[in-house]
Amino acid sequence: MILELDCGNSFIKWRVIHTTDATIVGGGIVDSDQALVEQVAALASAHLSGCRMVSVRSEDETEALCVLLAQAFSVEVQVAQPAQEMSGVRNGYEDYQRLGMDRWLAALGAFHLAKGACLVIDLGTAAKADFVAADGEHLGGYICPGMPLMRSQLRTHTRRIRYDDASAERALTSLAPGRSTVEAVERGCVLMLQGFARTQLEQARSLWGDDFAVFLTGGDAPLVRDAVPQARVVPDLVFVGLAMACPLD
Ligand SMILES: Nc1ncnc2c1ncn2[C@@H]1O[C@H](COP(=O)(O)OP(=O)(O)O)[C@@H](O)[C@H]1O
Ligand SMILES: CC(C)(COP(=O)(O)O)[C@@H](O)C(=O)NCCC(=O)O
Ligand SMILES: [K+]
Repeated sequence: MILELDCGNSFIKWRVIHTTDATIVGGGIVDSDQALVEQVAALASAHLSGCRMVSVRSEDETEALCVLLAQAFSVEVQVAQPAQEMSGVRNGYEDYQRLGMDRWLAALGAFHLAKGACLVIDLGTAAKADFVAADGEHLGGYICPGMPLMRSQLRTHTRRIRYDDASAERALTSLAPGRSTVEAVERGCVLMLQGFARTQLEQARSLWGDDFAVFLTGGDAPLVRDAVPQARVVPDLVFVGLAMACPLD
């Protein structure tokens, strides 16, 4: 069995797959290295033969997690590295090493699945969009604050926007104009995300007409799926690219 890790800025997504046929044994989302080790140990500790990871965290944090995993599970961790070209996709950044590895792997995964032009919308801590043309050229993309950042900026820089997580969740049962602070903020931020997604779609249409695939991923993908009904929701898109960048067998 192989442990796969996607270390974002807010959460670590993990899953364990069988080495032979890539079927999923289990997985989860955690907010600390310690919680990760506990959850994985509860599932599979004795059986891990390898581990691959993508991280957008600092070198130090990434290295510390690799050491922890090596100690806990006696596995060597393969960390995905930037590339100028891979699996038919050419990195579109002026400096290819600066492109976020989660974006790069999602682009690889999307192009592999679409076998043609594709738009990737990834809604995590940040909202990201990336464009890959039919010939595999990555054209670049966009980065904006995601739902957690928009929310926390409003809370941090205003004096009268304060509410708890439970009321935030309740507020999202509808997107009608808010009649309380929590509704106004939560619904307003969701509409911003939906506007982001729709604008990326327009951009893709002006580049490629109707001849492209749209992929939606990231923890907040469910918040915009109704706004972009043509999108394929692929929660594990980064893992698709990770398997391509770090083959293990
Ligand atoms: N089980 C979950 N635990 C935590 N956050 C979740 C969960 N499911 C969905 N989310 C949403 O996902 C967002 C984080 O998305 P994610 O793609 O994991 O971000 P990042 O990769 O930047 O850490 C959170 O803001 C939250 O709204
Ligand atoms: C844009 C990001 C911060 C997104 O991180 P996430 O929302 O997945 O936690 C990450 O992809 C990153 O650090 N990128 C480097 C900058 C760039 O892609 O240009
Ligand atoms: K991410």
